[in-house]
Order: sequence, then C-alpha cells, then structure tokens
Amino acid sequence: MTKLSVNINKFATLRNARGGNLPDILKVAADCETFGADGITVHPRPDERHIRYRDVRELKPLVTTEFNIEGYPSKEFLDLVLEVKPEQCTLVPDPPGVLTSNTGWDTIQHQSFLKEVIGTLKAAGIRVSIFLNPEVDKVEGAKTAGADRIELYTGPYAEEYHNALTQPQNLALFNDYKNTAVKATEIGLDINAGHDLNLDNLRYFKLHIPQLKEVSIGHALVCDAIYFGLENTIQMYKRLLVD
Ligand SMILES: CC(=O)[C@@H](O)[C@H](O)COP(=O)(O)O
Ligand SMILES: NCC(=O)COP(=O)(O)O
Repeated sequence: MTKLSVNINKFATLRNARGGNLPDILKVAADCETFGADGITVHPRPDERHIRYRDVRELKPLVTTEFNIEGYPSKEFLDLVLEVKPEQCTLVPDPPGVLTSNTGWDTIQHQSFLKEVIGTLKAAGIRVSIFLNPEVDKVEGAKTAGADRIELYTGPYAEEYHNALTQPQNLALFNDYKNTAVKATEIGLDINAGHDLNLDNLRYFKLHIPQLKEVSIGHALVCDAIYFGLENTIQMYKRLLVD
C-alpha cells in the first residue's frame, strides 16, 4: 500500500479569495484524515498565496497522521520547519515567484547547500525528502547530501501520460522513472512522488514503481472533490494505491 498525503494548498487558495475563513483549512485537514488520508502536505510559498506560515503553525498540533511541509529552504522556511517539526520536510528548488514546482534538484551543483540544510533538519529529527527529476545521475547526490527519500517529480510523466492515453506502456519517459527508482532503492533511499498525479495516471505509476512509499496529491484531488465530494474522492485515490 502506498500512502496518500493530501496537499491542502488549493483549499487555502479558495479561502484566501474572500479574505475570511471559508473553507476552514484546519477542519479540511482533519476531515481529510477522517476520510482516509495518510498524511497532510502543505507547500507554503514566500507570497503566502495559499498556505500561510500561520496555517502551518496551527496545523501542526491538529494533524494526527504524517505532516509533510514542502518548499524551498530559505531561512524563513527553515526557521518555520524547525519550529513546527513535521514528520517530513520535502525540499523543492523553487524560485520565489514560480507558478508551481517545475523541476527537481541538481544534487551535484547544489551538493554542499543541500548537505548543510539536510544536516540541520535531520539533527532536529525531521525526515527529509528531496524533489528530483527522473534522472539517475542525480540520485547518488541525494544520498550523499543525507536525504532519506526522494520525491519523483511527476509533472512530465503526467503530461506524457495525458498525450499518450491509449498506450501508456509506450511512454518514452517511463524508463527514466523506473531506473531512477531502482537506483534509489539500491542505495537505500525511499521513494515518494508527486505533481499532477490524478485519477487517470496514478494507478499506472503505482503499478510500475512498486517501491513507491507515498504520493502527495493536491490540485487534481481538489478539482475531483468538486464533482465527487471530498470523502469519495479520497477513497477513490486510495483505491488506486493498493498493492
Ligand atoms: C512540490 C510539488 O510538486 C507540489 O508541492 C506543488 O508544487 C504544489 O504547489 P502549488 O500548490 O503551489 O502548485
Ligand atoms: N508534492 C506534490 C504535491 O504536494 C501536490 O502536487 P499537485 O497534486 O498539486 O500537483
């Protein structure tokens, strides 16, 4: 069974649109857990356009499953993570104004920076995952920098899957994901995945990356919840993650 961490960013986008507290994202997080989520993910960005730093602080005592905070390790982000102490921190190489995450780390170029950041987080007892493109040559750098896990950036997979709907087995990119996963497992790194995973493309990914420990899903899941309701939607995603 692969764990489902629900990314609640987009519920905060909706709340922020009116300036009030509807929907109440603390209640959303608690309900996601009641409905079967194995974890809650947030990705606070510097402009706080969805999840705010204050939300992260308020969520921590309420999340009873696994709390995963994602983001670029700026000083402000690291101070927040070290204060809140989630179960997992996922480091993403996003520049401040980016629309959404669009690439993984170059673990060779940023090795010494990653080593220092990861060392600090691990010393505080926080599991660290780093966002990675499906590139085998970047896996070793994740390990030497001290990461526990990699999170495979599935944006390119989702796009290719969408364009090749009838024959997903022919996805050219997929070998890169498989090879990256095999290499990670060989050297003792666990594997998460995320970005643009949805009800169409999730099962194929899960079946072909059997080492997959956890997926974090937000945007598509929130869109599906508009049609199917939050409880049904979470259960639909969970069914795609059974072994
Ligand atoms: C790392 C990753 O893929 C997700 O955290 C994604 O970037 C969500 O962020 P947004 O909700 O800001 O798009
Ligand atoms: N780490 C990926 C994540 O949290 C959610 O990404 P998305 O489903 O919103 O694209």
